[in-house]
Amino acid sequence: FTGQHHPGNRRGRRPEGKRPSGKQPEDTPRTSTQSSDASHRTIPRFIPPSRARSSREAAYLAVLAADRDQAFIADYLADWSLRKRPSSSEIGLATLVANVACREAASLDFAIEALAGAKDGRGGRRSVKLKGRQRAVLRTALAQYKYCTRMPLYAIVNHAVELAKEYGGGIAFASFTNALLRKLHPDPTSLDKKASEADNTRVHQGEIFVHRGADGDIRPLPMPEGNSEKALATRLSYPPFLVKTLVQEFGKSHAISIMKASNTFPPVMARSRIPEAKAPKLSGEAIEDKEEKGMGTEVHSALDLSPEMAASSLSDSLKRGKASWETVESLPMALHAPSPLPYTLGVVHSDVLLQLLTQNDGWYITNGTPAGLLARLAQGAAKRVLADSAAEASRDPVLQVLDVCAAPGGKGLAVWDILQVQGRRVSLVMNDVNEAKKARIAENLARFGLSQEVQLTVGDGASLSKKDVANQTDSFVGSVIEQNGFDIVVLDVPCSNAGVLGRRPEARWRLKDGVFLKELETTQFSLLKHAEEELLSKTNRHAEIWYLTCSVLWGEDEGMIEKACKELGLEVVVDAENEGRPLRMKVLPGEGLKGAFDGGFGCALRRKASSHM
Ligand SMILES: C[S@@+](CC[C@H](N)C(=O)[O-])C[C@H]1O[C@@H](n2cnc3c(N)ncnc32)[C@H](O)[C@@H]1O
Repeated sequence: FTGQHHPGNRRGRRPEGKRPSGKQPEDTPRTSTQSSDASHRTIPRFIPPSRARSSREAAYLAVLAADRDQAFIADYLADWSLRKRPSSSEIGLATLVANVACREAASLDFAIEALAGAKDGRGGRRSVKLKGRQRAVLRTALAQYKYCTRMPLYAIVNHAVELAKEYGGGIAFASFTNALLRKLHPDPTSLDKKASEADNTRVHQGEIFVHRGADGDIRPLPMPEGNSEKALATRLSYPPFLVKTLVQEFGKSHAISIMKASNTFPPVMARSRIPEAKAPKLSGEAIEDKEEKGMGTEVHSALDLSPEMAASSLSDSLKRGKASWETVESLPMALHAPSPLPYTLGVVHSDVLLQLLTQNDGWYITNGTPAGLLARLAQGAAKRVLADSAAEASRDPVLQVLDVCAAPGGKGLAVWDILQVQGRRVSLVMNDVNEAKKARIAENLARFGLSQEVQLTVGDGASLSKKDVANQTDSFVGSVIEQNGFDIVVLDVPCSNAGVLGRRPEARWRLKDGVFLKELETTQFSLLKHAEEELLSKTNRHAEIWYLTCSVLWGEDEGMIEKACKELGLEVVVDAENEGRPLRMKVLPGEGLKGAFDGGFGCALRRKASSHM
């Protein structure tokens, strides 16, 4: 097997907004006459989700598509579930396996090397050379072994061997796969029980065992120990550049907490526009019945929890699996939202409930951190932003709001709801650079019954003019905007996603050096510059830009704000109603409810008072 591979080596970037292109020029469509084990057979570059015949094959193909930078795992699996209509536990299984195989690529590769145990002839270890599609077979199998402990080893091996034959190059690689995976101990769960009975600990779940024969010498594969950046990059599975950046910015101990938290899959949340709305009640039995007793719950518990937590609280998580809904009452500490959210936000623990809610127009799937950041920025905003205009104009002023990077619409919808309760009329325009994404926003507006209220535009936020907006909106709104610009410009900018790595397993591998970050920062700054120069109202000196990221990195967050203040004549808004605190908040992954919130950053900016003189 040739061509050594490190996670991220070949990963480039897919430009924002560009959907996977499907077949690439070098695609060779497979025909029924082609032998499935012919090692010379060319594997199509993009294999469509409809090809997957099982959830594990879907997981494998999603990992492959992400590795080849053709699709995000979530998009690929969403496409698969639309086409194939799998059951909720099949979706859960595919999601778990694909996420882990992608996220833990570096530590799984280390395990593959150790299991292969290839010697270099001088007493050292030779690295195994595998093609990307071969490595994906092994990573997918090891992900199942680590987290799907009720799945028998023989089933994992058989399936991996099938994939190896079909996609990995044929018989030779299939034999290699079989031999390598057979070195695993067949039943780590029984060892778990013995270990926990013996010394009252559960150390083994989530680790990979080697079966060393009849002498009883069975132990986990060793992982690099210690907290050197190199060891952390392998053990916690991050690109060395990202480890270094996090350690520089947060110090080692915080960086480790962030990396561990980002190795969990944050719980899915949903929100309803109605305060204190009640999600449909499901009994634990109903969930178990529908989610195929055992399997669904196990997958669910693993999705909810980090490997460490999963290891220590399996029985607890089984109980949690039965609680289908949990209203979120407390937001992460950094947010201190002074009043309750004007809508219901909750954690969805059950796939059955999730399906019910996604079919229900009143509910929207979201995550908690942006909702909290926005609640904080928007608290008292109408009063702040309309401070003078309200006094000057006899008419009831309308708050003109533009969401520049709006698709699929979560933050724009939250902004609408939060501002609505402040007793002002709001006119909201939601824009995105990507024409295709306009339909997604429209769909989400329809779910919330807001199709008539909110206007949609398409344009590049770094060059969109007020006239462009006016041309795409109704004539009344258009003329006001063309004349005055916007009172609030929301900039939820494209970013590295360094705060949501648990949700976006492929995002970390795009941060293998500083090049991508620099490009993002350039885009972010040009969006800020254009918002200040063109979109933000020049007649309202209290007009604000709300800058948001899903990142925790300084250059995209505080550093960007510093630059905007220095070069664009902006300043951070202070919240007079909240002890004059600057409206600039950061949430780190793992800080929130049950250690599960995503990371993110939000800041309100306005023109410096002196610039109005
Ligand atoms: C972080 S996502 C926005 C998420 C959205 N605000 C929400 O809460 O659902 C970034 C969005 O910005 C859009 N985008 C990227 N570059 C843009 C640009 N130059 N102008 C406008 N939109 C842009 C992308 O298409 C993507 O939908």
